[in-house]
Amino acid sequence: MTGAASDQSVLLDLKAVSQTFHSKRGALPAVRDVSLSVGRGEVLCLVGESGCGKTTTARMAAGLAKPVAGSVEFEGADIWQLGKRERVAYRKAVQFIHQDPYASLNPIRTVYATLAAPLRKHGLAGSRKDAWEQAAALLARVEMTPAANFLNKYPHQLSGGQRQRVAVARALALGPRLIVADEATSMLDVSIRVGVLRMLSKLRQELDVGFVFITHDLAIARHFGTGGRIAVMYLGRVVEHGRTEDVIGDPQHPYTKALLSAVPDLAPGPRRDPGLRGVDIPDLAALPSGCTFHPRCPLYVPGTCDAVEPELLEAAGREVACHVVAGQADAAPADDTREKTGGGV
Ligand SMILES: Nc1ncnc2c1ncn2[C@@H]1O[C@H](COP(=O)(O)OP(=O)(O)OP(=O)(O)O)[C@@H](O)[C@H]1O
Repeated sequence: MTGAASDQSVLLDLKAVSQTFHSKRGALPAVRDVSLSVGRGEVLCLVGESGCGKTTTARMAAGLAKPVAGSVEFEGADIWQLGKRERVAYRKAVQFIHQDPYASLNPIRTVYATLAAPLRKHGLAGSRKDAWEQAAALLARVEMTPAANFLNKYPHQLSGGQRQRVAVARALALGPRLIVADEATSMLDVSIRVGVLRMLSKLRQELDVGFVFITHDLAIARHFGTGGRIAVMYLGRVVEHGRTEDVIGDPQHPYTKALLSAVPDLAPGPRRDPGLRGVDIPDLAALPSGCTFHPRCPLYVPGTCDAVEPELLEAAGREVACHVVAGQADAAPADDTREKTGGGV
């Protein structure tokens, strides 16, 4: 089953979670009925265009927001039903890394103070000397050596890449079993991004930490998610979910295909027009009927795709939410259904 965390012991289990925000425009169903899991040491990448619900899902996965429906389990326990002591243990076990390290680090705390705070708070460091040595060891983990050069520095004295490494070191301080990283490298320059990604991949292997890794960049998902799984989100739902190699190498959902066609590195050869019928992403406050991708979909079958919302079903060794791919509707000849052609995602 591709929807579950294979044979590894399950760390995180999102069970049919939904999140709805309320705005002047009405209810915004940002995430609907998403079920995903992550095993020990496993990586799950969440990808999709801006606004598809990645961050909202990540925040629920990390216990930062409560779903309006469904449940979030960590190591078999519903995280919103935990007693005080279990909640402290959960907080240590699951760490969140933000997109913007500058905003997430306290500007008036040195690197040492930033790293010592969680160690002290959870009774993991007694003396200052002990805290200093542990902070230095954490910096070594994120390849910031010699540590003495950094421990007394403030965030504004570090580069963007160094700041994100400190944020990662802080996330590691309490020995997490799951890290939820939300666009953790998207604000870094390309050359620095590669180094931070490599460091995160190494940590994942060395420490056996599970990752929920959010990125809008499929090339990054392919790199970081090697050996793991990818879930592609569209308008709050998962539309394709399977092994990274399968989803990137042989995408099935027309939306995944369109996303990939926009990344030259992942779609070698002449650039192919994904044949989308429309370029605009529908408004969450007024979702299209049936499959929410149908107004843009090149495989659109009138009467089916605009009437019934497809479920995530097993197809070609992964899960896909598409009537046509799942064999429940025949694709109409493309020209019959197109209102307009071309356009990327
Ligand atoms: N607190 C909020 N109040 C109202 N709407 C929200 C709130 N948070 C998110 N949304 C809306 O929910 C939808 C999903 O947002 P989310 O941030 O999860 O998407 P995303 O895929 O992470 O996008 P991005 O990459 O741009 O952050 C968007 O339409 C967003 O505007």
